[in-house]
Amino acid sequence: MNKEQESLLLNSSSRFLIPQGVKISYGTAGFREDASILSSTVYRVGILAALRSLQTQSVIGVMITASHNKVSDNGVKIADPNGGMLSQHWEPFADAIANAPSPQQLLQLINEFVEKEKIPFDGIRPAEILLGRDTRPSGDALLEAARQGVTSIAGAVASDMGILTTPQLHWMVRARNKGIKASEQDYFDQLSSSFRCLMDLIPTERSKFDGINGKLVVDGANGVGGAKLKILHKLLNDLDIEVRNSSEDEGVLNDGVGADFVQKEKVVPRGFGSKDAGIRCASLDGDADRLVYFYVPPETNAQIDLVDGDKILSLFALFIREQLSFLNEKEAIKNYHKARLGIVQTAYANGASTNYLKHLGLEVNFTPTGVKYLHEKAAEFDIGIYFEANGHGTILFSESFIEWLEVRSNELSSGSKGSEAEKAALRLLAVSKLINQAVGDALSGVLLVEVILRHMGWSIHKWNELYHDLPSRQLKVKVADRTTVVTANAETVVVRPPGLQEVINAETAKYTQGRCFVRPSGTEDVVRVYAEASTQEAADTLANSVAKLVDQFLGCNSS
Ligand SMILES: CC(=O)N[C@H]1[C@@H](OP(=O)(O)O)O[C@H](CO)[C@@H](O)[C@@H]1O
Ligand SMILES: [Mg+2]
Repeated sequence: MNKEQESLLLNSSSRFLIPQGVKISYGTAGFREDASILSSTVYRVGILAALRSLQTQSVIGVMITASHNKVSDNGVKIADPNGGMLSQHWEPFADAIANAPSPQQLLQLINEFVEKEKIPFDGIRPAEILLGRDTRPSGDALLEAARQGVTSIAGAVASDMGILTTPQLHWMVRARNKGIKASEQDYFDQLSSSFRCLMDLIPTERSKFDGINGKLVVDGANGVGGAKLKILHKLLNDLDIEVRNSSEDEGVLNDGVGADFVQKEKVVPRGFGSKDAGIRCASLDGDADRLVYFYVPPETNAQIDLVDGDKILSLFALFIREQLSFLNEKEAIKNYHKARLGIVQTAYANGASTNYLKHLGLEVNFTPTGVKYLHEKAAEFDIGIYFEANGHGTILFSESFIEWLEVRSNELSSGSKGSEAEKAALRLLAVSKLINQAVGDALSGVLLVEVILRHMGWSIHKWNELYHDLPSRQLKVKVADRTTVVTANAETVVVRPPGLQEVINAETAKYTQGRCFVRPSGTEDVVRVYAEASTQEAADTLANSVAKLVDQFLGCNSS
């Protein structure tokens, strides 16, 4: 690094001193904290993004959001060249520079890292960073901090993309690096045109959606997703969508609203109630990368029937499987290409969903919690579908399978036009454009659910009947040091402290259909306990007993 660059960095970093006594770490979803202490962190992430852009010679994204956290929090995460999460290999460096106590130590760390990673740091090569933020009031100032971080690396350019959903920014980064049109309007155009294409391919006998089945009411978590969905909706004639709890309304972000609240509490979000009984409803989270559906059963006040990420996954899997079977009928003769379809879940997936998917003959894989793990696994298949129970997920198509599909759909359209196989190929191609290939996206997810329900001719009730969730309970236990819990086998088995897994096994064995695991959270200072059993009472008792065991082993009061 030359002297000019060094003084540029020293100068600008002295304007972003880190708060005393705060240690921050790049967790499951980037850095997240109270917004008031984040400006130095975001500034430094700006530097990190510029270095990543130099190293990969690609456009990198910086998203300022704290998703479903309360409005006074904020956070920052990096989108890598393919639109996915920052390479895990860089996370320790992110931690190190975020916590460097002084500008001099920051400079030293950067110098060491540049050397170790052989980052071409000559001030000549261009670096470009796309910056986006959600609707939080602290977002504007933090975006400026990120911009200053980026521009403290000579030659790096920051482009402010404005207020966006997290998946929109990831989509833009991916599109830019593929050399395709990447504006927000391009995003809306791609989603709306592929949605229309899927609507046009619905079998005519199934296309009648009537009355209550027609309308969808969406809870926008008082965040960015509601406003964006309204824009998207204007491009779609065929959907009857009402958006509530949009950022343009009065309510507070994530306060008694949103996918996280709805999934955890299983009650209606604000603005919903018995008047909505039977109507198909959906909830987005604060940055619109999670989606769950629900309906209000008749004669209840606040309780809902939740249609969670596992059921969205099952619906997608059924649809994709159907299209593959149409394609494969003919393929036995010509150009045979048997697509490998893989499902990826975490241990939090309801056991009934896993059984259901396995009964369909599908390959189900498990990874640790966190989208970066699920995404990585799903990318190993021709078509990989991943979802967390909380509604974060997407469908990935391999490049080679897309190429094969394109060739095949051309052949089919010249040979057997209008055949089921041709339609199936066109549907799969449309799904690959509708569903966000970079990261889980509640907006594209809503559109895909809506079109598949029409394709199947199903109400939300029919969909919910695919299988019945096993009763489950999730608890949090505060412990002295959660890092003393070490797990294996996709977090289903405790390896340390010794003896804990044995007592969990002994407890679980007492319950019919009992399943229970514990793991340290990656986003909160707690150990999470998850239990399933044949009745709600049994699931509750199992979770409580295991929470007590965790407390005994790790010594602190449970909550
Ligand atoms: C049980 C659960 O819902 N865990 C969430 C939560 O992670 P934890 O590591 O469990 O705190 O936040 C993650 C980031 O948003 C999300 O990916 C994950 O699914
Ligand atoms: Mg989110």
